[in-house]
Amino acid sequence: MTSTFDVAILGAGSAGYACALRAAQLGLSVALVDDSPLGGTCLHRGCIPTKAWLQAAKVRRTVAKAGSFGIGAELTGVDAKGVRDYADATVAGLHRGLSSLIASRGITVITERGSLVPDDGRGPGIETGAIVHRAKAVVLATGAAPITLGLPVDGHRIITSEEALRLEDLPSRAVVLGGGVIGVEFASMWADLGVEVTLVEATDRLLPAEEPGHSRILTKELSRRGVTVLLGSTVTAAEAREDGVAVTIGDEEVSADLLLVAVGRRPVTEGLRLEAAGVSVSAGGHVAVDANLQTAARGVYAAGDLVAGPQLAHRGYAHGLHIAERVAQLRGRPSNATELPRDSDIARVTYCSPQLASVGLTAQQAGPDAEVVDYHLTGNGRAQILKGAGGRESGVVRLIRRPGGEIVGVHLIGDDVSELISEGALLVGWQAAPEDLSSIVHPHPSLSEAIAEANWALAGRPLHMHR
Ligand SMILES: Cc1cc2nc3c(=O)[nH]c(=O)nc-3n(C[C@H](O)[C@H](O)[C@H](O)COP(=O)(O)OP(=O)(O)OC[C@H]3O[C@@H](n4cnc5c(N)ncnc54)[C@H](O)[C@@H]3O)c2cc1C
Ligand SMILES: NC(=O)c1ccc[n+]([C@@H]2O[C@H](COP(=O)([O-])OP(=O)(O)OC[C@H]3O[C@@H](n4cnc5c(N)ncnc54)[C@H](O)[C@@H]3O)[C@@H](O)[C@H]2O)c1
Repeated sequence: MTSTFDVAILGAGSAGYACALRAAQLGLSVALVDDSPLGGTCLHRGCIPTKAWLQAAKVRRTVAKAGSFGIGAELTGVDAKGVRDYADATVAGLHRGLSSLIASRGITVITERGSLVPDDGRGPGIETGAIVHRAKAVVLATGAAPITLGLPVDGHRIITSEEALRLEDLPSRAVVLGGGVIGVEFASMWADLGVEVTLVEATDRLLPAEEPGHSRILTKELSRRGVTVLLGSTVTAAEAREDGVAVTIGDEEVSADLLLVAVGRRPVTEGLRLEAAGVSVSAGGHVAVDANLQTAARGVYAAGDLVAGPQLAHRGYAHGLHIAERVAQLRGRPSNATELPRDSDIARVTYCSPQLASVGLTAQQAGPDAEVVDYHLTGNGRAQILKGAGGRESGVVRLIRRPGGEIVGVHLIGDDVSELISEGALLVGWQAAPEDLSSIVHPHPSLSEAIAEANWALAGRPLHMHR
């Protein structure tokens, strides 16, 4: 049996559902195929539940230092099941909202596993069971899954982030393998919830994509909260036992309650039958696309984590919107396709404590002639208020401009700096010069003033800064 649509989308995560919503808004008929709940990794196993757990960890950290604000409070423990329930309720509410939005746009949701079928003259299609859903455009958005390096992941003692979010009891001791975004977020969260954490990273610093100085501050802050950070190290073996896991790190064997493996995520392409449909895949397993996310097979597009580049939900949204608008244009609908952002112009945030947020080039990428300013949050009134009496402030705002030219990089570390980075994305995305921002007044006292201060310094007229 065959059904026909303008657009058929395989995968209802950030990239797939954003594409579906925009395509339907532009008057196209849309099929959205996924065998799991709408929303994909970000909503159910990624961004949202991890940030709920991190918020719970922040509450505990804040209560622990309530005395420094003059408030009496007693910590009596962590109810991991309670934290999980709070995270689940947050996810469930957002899932209800998303499902009703998708239904209200008239999108046909097909809850099945699917694979690609080649164009037979009526357009490419997605096969689910005995049905082929043909379309003028097929969008592949099947996301990514954890890399396990051949370690014996059993979901109990040796786990990935998926199981880590389902824990009902916190471990006393945990080893986290990988000092990238997932590893650092879990290490920070668990440390704040009272877990003894060893964090193992192969390179010479945590979060290797960020400014080296910010990696150093993060390492110091995590160490101060009891995390053992092992750089230039790896786990060569792990054996699950009844009462824990034996983890081999170099010449040492470390005992823990569990090992979290967080060494990256690989694109999910198995079972999609890409080759038969003429879709090329790179050596790294990503689907190869052109500048408009079109694959080697006519009418077949790819979006989100399937496409090489930063694996971020908001990048997936941008891909989905671009494809929907391109397809609508090609189908003669009036639509201005939103420009696809350069990967380097997409802001990224690591929600550990302290948070790291950045957009654009690092100082090293910007080259030796770039002008760089670091503004320390010790000078920011709001940051001082947030830390409480006697607390240490180690946050920094780094702005980078081409010699006498536009701002090309914004790199932040500190509490709550995630909320500042969109201003950085505007500056970098609009290729603004410091002089363009100098007359824009930032409210006082706010963390955002730190961007204004760094910017004034970059424009050669520092205010609350020795320069
Ligand atoms: C622990 C964790 C925390 C994260 N936190 C953040 C964050 O804070 N901010 C951020 O920007 N990003 C975060 N990410 C990354 C973010 O989740 C991903 O970049 C995003 O989900 C990618 O969207 P996608 O649509 O490409 O794929 P996904 O969201 O993975 O969606 C793919 C969908 O395809 C479906 N699918 C796969 N194969 C088939 C098939 N054959 N048939 C039918 N359906 C299929 C899957 O069921 C899934 O629903 C996090 C990821 C993890 C793992
Ligand atoms: N806040 C966010 O936006 C957020 C949160 C979580 C995940 N994500 C996305 O999910 C993706 C996957 O996250 P991730 O942390 O698994 O991957 P990652 O690529 O961010 O980090 C993996 C880390 O593991 C290290 N590593 C690799 N092999 C190793 C080995 N054998 N031994 C020791 N260390 C090793 C790498 O050097 C790297 O630092 C990321 O690309 C990220 O974009 C985003």
